[in-house]
Amino acid sequence: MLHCAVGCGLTSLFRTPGIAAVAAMSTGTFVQLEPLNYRGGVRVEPVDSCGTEKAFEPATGRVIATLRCSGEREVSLAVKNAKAAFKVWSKKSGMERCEVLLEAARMIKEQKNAIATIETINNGKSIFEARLDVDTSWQCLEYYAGLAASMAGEHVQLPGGSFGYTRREPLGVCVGIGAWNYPFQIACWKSAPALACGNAMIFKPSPFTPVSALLLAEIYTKAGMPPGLFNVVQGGAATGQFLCQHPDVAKVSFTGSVPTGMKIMEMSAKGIKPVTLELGGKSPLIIFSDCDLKNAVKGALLANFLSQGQVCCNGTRVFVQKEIIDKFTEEVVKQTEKIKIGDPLLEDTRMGPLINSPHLERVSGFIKLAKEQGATVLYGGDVYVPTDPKLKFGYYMTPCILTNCRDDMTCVKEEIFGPVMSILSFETEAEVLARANDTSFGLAAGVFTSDIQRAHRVAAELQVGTCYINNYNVSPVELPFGGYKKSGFGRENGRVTIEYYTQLKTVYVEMGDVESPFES
Ligand SMILES: NC(=O)C1=CN([C@@H]2O[C@H](COP(=O)(O)OP(=O)(O)OC[C@H]3O[C@@H](n4cnc5c(N)ncnc54)[C@H](O)[C@@H]3O)[C@@H](O)[C@H]2O)C=CC1
Repeated sequence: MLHCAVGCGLTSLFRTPGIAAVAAMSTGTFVQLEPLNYRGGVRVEPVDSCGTEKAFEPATGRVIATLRCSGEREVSLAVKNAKAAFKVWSKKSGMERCEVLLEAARMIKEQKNAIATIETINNGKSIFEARLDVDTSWQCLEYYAGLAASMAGEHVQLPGGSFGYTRREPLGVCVGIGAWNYPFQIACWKSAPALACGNAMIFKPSPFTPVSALLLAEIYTKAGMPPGLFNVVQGGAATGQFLCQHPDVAKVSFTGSVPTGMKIMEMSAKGIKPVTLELGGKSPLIIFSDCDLKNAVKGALLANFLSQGQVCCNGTRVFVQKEIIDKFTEEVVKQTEKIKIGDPLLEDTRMGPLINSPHLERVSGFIKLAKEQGATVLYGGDVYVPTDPKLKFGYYMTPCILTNCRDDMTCVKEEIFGPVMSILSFETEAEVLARANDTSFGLAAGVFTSDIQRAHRVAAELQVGTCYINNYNVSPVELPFGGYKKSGFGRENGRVTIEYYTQLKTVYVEMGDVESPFES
């Protein structure tokens, strides 16, 4: 249940307002009062802690929750609970797990507006987008519910009537560590396949966005999962380390930055634990002169400005063929000017605030440096103060379009993770491919062209985990998602993810006598 305060004073608190009341909340009214850890099927305060973190409402700059970062004992308790639940859950058939996951998906659908509202309040993305995130979340649960029952091994006939078979078995207690840009969706994308495969999970959200994972935990319990199967521990790096280093954790699935991903991998290596790393990117979007310009412009906006540009797979290096660069740029600016920035809970807002004040400063710093290095700010890039007084301390900026960019500029090389599009000119396919691949990242790429052969040729040459042809940033759960190069490895979504949450056991069955060189 959601417990929150409406208004600023204690007198106006009301507990358990219900789905409809939460969905009807306005910006500046939510305060998180209940414990933010979830263990054994209930919300709990951690038994020990290693500091506190404040979570904000980016739209107003208000503190909405102060969380106690879970210490080593709390992490161990969560693991203990998860192990106990794993014993029960891993014995269930795929159809039984399917049923529970489908019920959870149904509840997410039913509570879509309330979940999206909380997500918008804590993350800052527009309610319009938050609802889409909730859709891909329940779809993910439904997808893996469907696969749960079809997980099976192989039967192999051997000489003399003997045979072997393989069993696809769960790993045990898996850890999910999430970033702040898609808090609810990341929790679902990690937990749905893990749980469908028969594992238990402990999820640690980013300390910036601690709230919505609890809604998922409560839904899972109500849908019928054993208490302890899905736990939430809150905290930052130290809590994350306790989780990764715990000897009873079988796997870590991480979404976040490259530097943290390296640390996760190091820690996991010491325990020989498999990891899935969903890391950052600096993806190219290639627009050929024979494209449908209108679609290409829409694609460029989708590739840069969803979630205030705080999207790992954003196509921020927009390569445009010389013949159409002027027309394209003019049209992109025209459409960008129309993006409505402001209160993210309003229906017509399409761009809310960035996640927090240091991040706003960081993104502004990239724009300043781009100018110093010779780029031209064609549009936006300024801190924005909405007229509504309650939004005065929010972290808004206008979406930014940079031109006159070169490949060696910082804005073109580094992940900014904000609404900043760099437009670059190119002449030939070979040239643009070389430039697009000249990066240590490899998360995604896009190509707009009407030439079907070129589209597939280019897609084959791009060193990326996902390539969009004539669209961008669409993520159907049926398709695997993940990176090449420093953008990580392992996949989320799609059938293949089953392999990342299971292990294969081979069973040999002897049907004759044992033949041995040691006995005559
Ligand atoms: N490939 C993908 O699917 C996605 C990648 N990202 C990437 O995430 C980054 C932004 O997210 P942030 O939260 O700022 O990343 P981050 O790397 O700072 O933090 C990610 C998570 O790791 C935890 N963490 C930090 N240090 C840790 C440590 N030493 N041990 C264990 N856990 C630790 C954080 O508390 C947080 O929960 C961007 O680089 C972005 O590209 C974001 C979303 C999707």
